[in-house]
Amino acid sequence: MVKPTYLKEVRVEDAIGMKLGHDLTQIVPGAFKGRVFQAGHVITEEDIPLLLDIGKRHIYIMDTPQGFLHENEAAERMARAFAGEHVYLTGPVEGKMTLKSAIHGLLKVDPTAVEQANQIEGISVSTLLSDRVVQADQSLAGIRPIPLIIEEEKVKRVEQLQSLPAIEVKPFQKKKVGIVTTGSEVFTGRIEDRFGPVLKDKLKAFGSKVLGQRFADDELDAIQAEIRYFVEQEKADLILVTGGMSVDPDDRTPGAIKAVGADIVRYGIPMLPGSMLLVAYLGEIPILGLPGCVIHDSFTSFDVFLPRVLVGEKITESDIISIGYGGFHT
Ligand SMILES: Nc1nc2c(c(=O)[nH]1)N[C@H]1C(S)=C(S)[C@@H](COP(=O)(O)OP(=O)(O)OC[C@H]3O[C@@H](n4cnc5c(N)ncnc54)[C@H](O)[C@@H]3O)O[C@H]1N2
Ligand code: MOO
Repeated sequence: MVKPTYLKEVRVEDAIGMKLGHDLTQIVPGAFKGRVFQAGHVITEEDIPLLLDIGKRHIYIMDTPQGFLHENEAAERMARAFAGEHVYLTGPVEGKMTLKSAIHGLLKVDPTAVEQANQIEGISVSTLLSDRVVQADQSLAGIRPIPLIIEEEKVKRVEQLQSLPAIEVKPFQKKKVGIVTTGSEVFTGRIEDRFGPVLKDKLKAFGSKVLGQRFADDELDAIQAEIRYFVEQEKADLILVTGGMSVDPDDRTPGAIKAVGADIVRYGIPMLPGSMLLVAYLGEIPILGLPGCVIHDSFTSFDVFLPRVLVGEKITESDIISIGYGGFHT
């Protein structure tokens, strides 16, 4: 390995005409944080006051030795290795690359790859949590080496990690959605339906189409008939059944979903709010039973699983079990 004699420290006053070895950052709390000089910049006499203002009495003139990479090149190579579908790169700035989403979609990060990269001393990969909805141009992750130059061998180890690319964004599919609303109080007109508007807004934001909303009294047969209507007549590819999900004798929704022949993945989710949610599949068609809290709380277990269903993932029992840790949102 080459001894790091690659950095030459030069007083800023003596550095006129020399090339900066790395980006230089200024921080003015509350007002500015960012790059004021770019790596490779040739220092002029006019730069000296600003260099002194940001606390630089010396600068590094750099000659990257054999077997090492400059921070910018290392960051770029690692970022390229991590970036999957619908992810684009910005930078390098100050030795860091930022991964951004090209689309509105669902972020998928493989935590194992992130952990394995970070086990290598001098490597820093930090990401958002997986399975969250992200907007176009949202930043997803920052990747950088810690030292100014780093052994190329470490970067190669990152590039060769299994399960790369490890950061991707899945696009939402346009589903045809049927809504079955249960509850005698709504069916008989005693109260106005509040589920329809909430669900239509949420589905619209993901680009899905609501085929219609049909109402059923709290009767097993009536609820089943409306579910079947959407499957058979409307060829729905997602069905949402609202209300009647808890413990009262009039709560018939889980029974009706079972009675149409759907496989119940789980009734009951370790998340609050939304613990009474039900996830089932009738063949390939997902059926979700939505508890009353979905009309009351802006973020429930429905908001966790709906985006996953809309990118075409099949929800498994272990997906459901694993959301308990960190699933307390009330
Ligand atoms: N003793 C227990 N009580 C409750 C439990 C429990 O496990 N044990 N679970 C709680 C949880 S969690 C939820 S969430 C709620 C709601 O459960 P349901 O899905 O059964 O909701 P409903 O009983 O059908 O209705 C509750 C409430 O919401 C109104 N509602 C229902 N649908 C509509 C609609 N389409 N438009 C307007 N308003 C609607 C309904 O009239 C009720 O007031 O149960 C907890 N309790
Ligand atoms: O299904 Mo409930 O949300 O836990 O309030």
